[in-house]
Amino acid sequence: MDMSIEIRNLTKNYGRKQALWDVNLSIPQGMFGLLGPNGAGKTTLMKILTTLVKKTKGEVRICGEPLENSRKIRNMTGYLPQDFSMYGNMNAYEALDYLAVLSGMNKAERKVKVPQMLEKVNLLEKRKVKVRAMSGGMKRRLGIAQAIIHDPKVIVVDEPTAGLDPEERVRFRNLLCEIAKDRIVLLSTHIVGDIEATCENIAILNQGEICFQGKVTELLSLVEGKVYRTEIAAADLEKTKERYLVTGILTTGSTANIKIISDQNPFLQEKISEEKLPEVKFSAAKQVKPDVEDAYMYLMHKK
Ligand SMILES: Nc1ncnc2c1ncn2[C@@H]1O[C@H](COP(=O)(O)OP(=O)(O)OP(=O)(O)O)[C@@H](O)[C@H]1O
Repeated sequence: MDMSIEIRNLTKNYGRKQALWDVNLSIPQGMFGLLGPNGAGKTTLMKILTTLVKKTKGEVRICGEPLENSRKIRNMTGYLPQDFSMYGNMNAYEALDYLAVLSGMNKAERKVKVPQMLEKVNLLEKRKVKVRAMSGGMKRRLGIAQAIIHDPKVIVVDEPTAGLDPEERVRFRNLLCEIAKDRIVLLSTHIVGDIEATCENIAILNQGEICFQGKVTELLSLVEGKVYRTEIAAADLEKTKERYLVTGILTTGSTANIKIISDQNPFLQEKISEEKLPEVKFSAAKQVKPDVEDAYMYLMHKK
């Protein structure tokens, strides 16, 4: 069984607005992270994959099946909606049962599947809780139950951790990882931490184009040896930001401890260029290990 999503030369225009431009992506089984700033085209890409939006050009195959066979694609994919407010008056069991009706399940199937799914997402004990009384995390888990009830091979999750507290966020990520053991879970987010913690393979989308695709370790290697930590006078912060990509700032009194990305050691560089540039006094800059946020900022800045 071909467990992958293959996207070739995918372009999407909304009228004159180009939302995706010549996107090529191979998404293997497991958790795949799609990272990008607001407006990059993530939602558009996810909606195309779930047949909610039509592509303009290009070819997409999900587990070997072309997107044009929309009935098959819909059976194969599950989409996690952000909003359950319209089911506020129903409890968890009723809402899931209702959604299962909409996805075409008969009564006998639902009787087995609904409790099974609630159990899987740890909501069985809370089945009588009304949707409107649920926390953000509970609603997301109900969303997952709904997305996997017809046992799809692909689950598409758009910005799932927005509005969750840290504990709920971790719990929800763990649930996604569990689900991804024998499926493709495509997770779109602008929160770098979501990707770092869970996805081995990722792509970065910016202004409708893929600017990186590969393993998290490969992304990190783009900035290996380029990330420095140093101290400057807090008053020099603005000047420094004009000349360096600053990815972290911790100000204590009149001193700022900063993290910067630079192709050369900024300490040496300052010495060499002292005469030409306004002076910023760096204490010795120490090279540090890059994190995903550094690499992401580096790529965005390059663009
Ligand atoms: N129906 C539409 N009509 C016109 N333009 C649209 C439509 N939907 C999206 N766009 C535009 O296409 C671009 C990509 O939007 P999209 O929602 O896919 O981005 P995104 O990465 O999901 O961003 P966000 O995280 O803000 O949702 C944006 O510039 C957006 O304004």
